[in-house]
Order: sequence, then structure tokens, then C-alpha cells
Amino acid sequence: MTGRPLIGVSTYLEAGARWGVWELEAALLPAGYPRLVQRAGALAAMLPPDDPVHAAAAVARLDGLVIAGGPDVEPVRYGARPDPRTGPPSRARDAWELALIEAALTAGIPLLGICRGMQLLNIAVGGTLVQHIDGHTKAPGAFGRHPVKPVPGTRYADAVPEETSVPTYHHQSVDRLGKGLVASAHAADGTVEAIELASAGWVLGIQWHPEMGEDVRVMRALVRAASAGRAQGLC
Ligand SMILES: NCCCC(=O)O
Repeated sequence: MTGRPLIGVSTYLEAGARWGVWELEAALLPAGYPRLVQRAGALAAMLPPDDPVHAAAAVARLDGLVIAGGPDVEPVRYGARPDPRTGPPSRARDAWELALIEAALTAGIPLLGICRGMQLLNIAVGGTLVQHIDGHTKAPGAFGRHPVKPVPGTRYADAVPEETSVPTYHHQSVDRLGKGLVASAHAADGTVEAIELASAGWVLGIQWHPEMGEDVRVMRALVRAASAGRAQGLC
């Protein structure tokens, strides 16, 4: 099979978005996500929340999947009571994105979780989150930067072998790793910054926001894996 692989990117519904003369409910995705997918050599398809029963059918049409950043996951999803600093739940989005992740893992298509997407990947395989950490978000809406160091020998280190400075915006982090996951990068304070499935298949989560930066290598690695699966007729 030839041509650009198709990468689905989860998308959210916003009650009141304003553009032109309109203020309406909208399906939104910061443009950095599709631009990053396109710069990495793939086509981007937006995937707004739907009935989770359709997740496998959606994934069957894709060569790869990105779960985008967003609000806190409802703590009941990882067996915890909400900390007062955890944001309000987005239940329909949680259900849809967890179903997409489970479908991608079952189908064996390459998967990249970004920020919330990494946290959801961890939860999907039984992991838990720290509900609040200090120091990774400076002010509401303001992305910070900090260094991230790869763990040698991991899939992440294959794509990005050196320590890099990454754009970041989060107040939660991975606590207990889910089944089959290993940590593949850390911040200087020890926060887990990347996770991946150690077994076969290309499944990676990163805590930072590559769509806000210049470094396209992680997305290129996803697109390469998606192209390889497409060439073998696996996707
Ligand atoms: N918890 C949602 C992803 C971003 C954050 O940790 O703030």
C-alpha cells in the first residue's frame, strides 16, 4: 500500500467556541496537532467523542492513533477519590478515549498518547496517577519548558537519544505504571515523562506537548511505525 498513512487524533467538544460571527458548540483540536502529524508525513483525521461502541470501527480505518492533551481524567477510572485540586470530570471524553486506546491496543496499531493521552494510556492498562504535582505548570494557560532525559534502550531513546528541553503544561503525573509499561524518560525531579509498552507494537506516551514545539521526531517515529504497518497490511 502506498500514500500517506492516516493518523486519527482525538478531539474534544467545547460548549461555547467563538469564531467569526459565531459562538457555538464546537469540536476543537489545537491546530498544532494536525500540523505536527502533517509535518511528520501523514494525514490527520479528527476524532470527536462518540459512543464508545464505535471505537473499534474507527480504529479499523486508521494506520495510527494520537490521544491528545486535555482535562484531568476522572479519578474513579483509576480507583481513586478526587483530590480537591483535580478538575471536573469529562466523562464522555474519558469513555471515548479509553475505548479508542483499548481498540488500538487490540488491533495493534501504533499509538501515541500526549499529556492527558499518556495518563489515559497508563490508566487503560491498570496504572494510576498522582493527582497533583507542583512545578510543571507556571500559570493557567502558560506553557513552560524543562529538560527530559531518555532511558537508554527504550523506543523513546531510539527516536530522541539525547536530553531535550520540552514544552510542558500539566499538574498531574504517572504514579504506578500500568501492566507492561516501562518509563522511558524522566524530568530532573524524577517525574515520569514518557512511558511505553515493552512488548511488541509501537505504543508510547509522552507527558509534554510536542505540538507546541519544533521537534517532530516522536511524531515521525509514530508515522514510520504506521507506514510500516500499512505496508504490511496490518492496519
Ligand atoms: N491531567 C490532565 C493532563 C494534564 C495535567 O496533568 O494537568
